[in-house]
Amino acid sequence: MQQLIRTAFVTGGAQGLGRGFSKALLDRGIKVCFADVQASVGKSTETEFKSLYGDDKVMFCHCDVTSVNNLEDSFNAAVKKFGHVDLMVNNAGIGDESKLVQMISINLTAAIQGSQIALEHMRKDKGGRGGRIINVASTAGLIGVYFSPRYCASKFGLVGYHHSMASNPHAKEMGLQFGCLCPAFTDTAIINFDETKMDYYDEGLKFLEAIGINTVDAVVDGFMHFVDNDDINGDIVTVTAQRGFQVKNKHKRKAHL
Ligand SMILES: NC(=O)c1ccc[n+]([C@@H]2O[C@H](COP(=O)([O-])OP(=O)(O)OC[C@H]3O[C@@H](n4cnc5c(N)ncnc54)[C@H](O)[C@@H]3O)[C@@H](O)[C@H]2O)c1
Ligand SMILES: CCCCC/C=C\C=C\[C@H](O)C/C=C\C/C=C\CCCC(=O)O
Repeated sequence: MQQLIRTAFVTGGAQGLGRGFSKALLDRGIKVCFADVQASVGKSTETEFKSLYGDDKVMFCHCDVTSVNNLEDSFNAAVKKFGHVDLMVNNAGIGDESKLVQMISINLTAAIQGSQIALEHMRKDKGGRGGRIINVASTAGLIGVYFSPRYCASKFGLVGYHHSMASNPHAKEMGLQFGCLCPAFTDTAIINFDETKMDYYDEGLKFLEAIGINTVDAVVDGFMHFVDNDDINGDIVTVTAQRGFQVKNKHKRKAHL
């Protein structure tokens, strides 16, 4: 029987998907610490959540995930307030193709660092009580997209990290499970593209119009797969406007590739 999830830490939770995940978790009675680089948006989300769920259920940390010290301090603040973190959600991300170094640093490096911080805290073999680590990648981490190659590279990297961690035969004794969420275009601020943020902007826009846009609620439904099911290790959840959410897991298949 899988351990109950009582507390969560969500990066990039001030708005968009991270806010949606945090609210869905709070609706389930799970306490949430969310971290974000946007101080005022984060504060106002915190005020709203506190009025809905109570002061003891939620906290906001102003945090730039590209600073590992900042990320560690925020995670430790959540541990201090809640006693433990059972669910780590590395969600903070950007999609601006003109910011290569920042993009890799936020979308890939910080998600790996966040996973490592959570892993050290959660691992049962070192006195922790286990937990789940969910990385938010993208369908652009599963198929190449020529108008956003740097973004794709960051998300392919994250999917590779997820597969590697989920395939660790020692994960079970550490009480850890790894999940990866891969939504296609979703109705948040990140898809407010302009010519400076994407190669072949017109073609990118046409592609987006052709495949459609997920609602945040549809992606939150896909995300909750990782909370509602016992055995999620290695699962990749895709969410597309045409097909809704689907669960894939090459680690649970008999064939290796
Ligand atoms: N919306 C989509 O189409 C879509 C599709 C697939 C995957 N995703 C991924 O979902 C995640 C959330 O994006 P979103 O769609 O909600 O966009 P969003 O822009 O609404 O939210 C991203 C959040 O991350 C925060 N953030 C950015 N840099 C940060 C940093 N250095 N430190 C801390 N916080 C930081 C932002 O302030 C913001 O609150 C991202 O990883 C994104 O790549 C989005
Ligand atoms: C790929 C362009 C990304 C630009 C960066 C900004 C926003 C990010 C949005 C999403 O993460 C990208 C989502 C999907 C793009 C890729 C492929 C979708 C294919 C879906 C399908 O097969 O139906």
